[in-house]
Amino acid sequence: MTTAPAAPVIARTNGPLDDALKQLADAVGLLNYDEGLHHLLAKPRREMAVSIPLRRDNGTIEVLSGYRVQHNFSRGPAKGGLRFSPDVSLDEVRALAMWMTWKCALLDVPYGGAKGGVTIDPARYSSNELSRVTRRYTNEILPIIGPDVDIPAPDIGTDEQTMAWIMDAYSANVGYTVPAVVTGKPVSLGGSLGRPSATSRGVVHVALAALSYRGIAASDATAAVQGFGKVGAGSAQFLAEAGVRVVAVSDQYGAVHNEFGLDMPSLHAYVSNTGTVSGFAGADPIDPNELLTLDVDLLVPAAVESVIDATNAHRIQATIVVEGANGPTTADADEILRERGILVVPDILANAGGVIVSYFEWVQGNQAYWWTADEVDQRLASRMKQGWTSVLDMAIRRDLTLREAATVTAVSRVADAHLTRGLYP
Ligand SMILES: NC(=O)C1=CN([C@@H]2O[C@H](COP(=O)(O)OP(=O)(O)OC[C@H]3O[C@@H](n4cnc5c(N)ncnc54)[C@H](OP(=O)(O)O)[C@@H]3O)[C@@H](O)[C@H]2O)C=CC1
Ligand SMILES: O=C(O)CCC(=O)C(=O)O
Repeated sequence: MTTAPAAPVIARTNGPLDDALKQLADAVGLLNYDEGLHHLLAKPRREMAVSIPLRRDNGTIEVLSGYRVQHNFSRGPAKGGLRFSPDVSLDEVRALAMWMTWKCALLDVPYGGAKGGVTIDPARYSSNELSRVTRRYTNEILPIIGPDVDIPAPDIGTDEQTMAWIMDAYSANVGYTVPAVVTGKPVSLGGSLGRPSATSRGVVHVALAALSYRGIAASDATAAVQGFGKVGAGSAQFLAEAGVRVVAVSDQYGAVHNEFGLDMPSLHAYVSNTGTVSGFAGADPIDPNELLTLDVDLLVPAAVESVIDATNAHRIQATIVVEGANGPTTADADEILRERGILVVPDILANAGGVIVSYFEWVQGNQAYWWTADEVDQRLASRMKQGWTSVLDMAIRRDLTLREAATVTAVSRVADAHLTRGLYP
């Protein structure tokens, strides 16, 4: 495509945005793109930072910060989740938006990438307060979202109720009901069957494919899962249903371990009563950091970014890491895992099930025709397996890591769209 030398690579990384930029720089180098195209792909196309005043139930006023970053829309409307977390920052949202662009391109979902965030710990706020925050945030970002512009979905700390509030606030503003402005909404409002479980089902499809590639039968395999939210809990459950012995899980409050395998129905029942895995009687408590370095076949980080870093990557004992979370492995750690021969199935492939079924939801809504849960699950399985096979084939053919193969494929699709449309600066 171009003949300029490979782009310079950032040597050390500091936070998810640097990790995302390093991954892009590596792909740009492998694709031999010039600096102009590199910068075009590195910069978000549009970002919005907003203040969200909130009157608390007790009458006091707080002002929260909110962001929506649209990294790219060359292949279609921007798409990506909305995160409610006290740790949200603009740079984090930029990284997450860039990963969404690559994820949609890799799985050939006709979207660009976006992400949103609000600096709030949802556990400390009432449902009424969260409704007011969500509606005010929606009103603030209204000019840049819409079913053909940018379509939010759930992420950390948000769920289908949050999506229902966004849809209602957006619809009230434009004067008619617009279900397609969000995905991951309740089925009663036009959501898709299978969306709540889609990300974790997708994680397990590629995890089982990776085990098979490494010659490990699911029934002989052990796994540890970090995070027990929408992605982690489902991943643990579907792994167990596939015959994998899930020996450890964790959440913000702690981690539990049982070398004979956790009893999933009892664990799920315990968590729905208590809100945490901590204290589960069918297991022993362990240090949450220890979960990452357990001697298991499969490690599924499904919580937050940068949990596998240069300080613990040397001690990871898993044969395979399947990134349920976005950005759980820092660039430094990625290099260490590669040197140690640990297979890393990258986030933009491993957790793509969510956006795939979000796309199915959008398609079903646009056609006003809904599929059965089996249809959704089968189409999801087929796309995930196809994604895995094409990434693995390229990695083997070109002697790349799975992350390099996935990122190169995605970046080249986005770059092709730019160049074909004539959007080159
Ligand atoms: N939801 C989706 O469809 C998709 C999500 N993802 C990614 O998956 C990851 C998890 O998202 P999701 O499951 O939706 O979010 P949730 O909010 O549903 O769950 C997050 C989980 O992570 C736990 N957690 C937070 N911090 C830590 C920590 N330091 N150590 C261990 N556990 C921790 C939380 O604990 P606690 O329960 O105690 O709060 C919770 O169990 C994120 O990276 C997200 O971007 C990717 C693709 C799609
Ligand atoms: O379903 C979506 O649109 C996006 C999900 C998401 O935020 C992600 O894949 O990280």
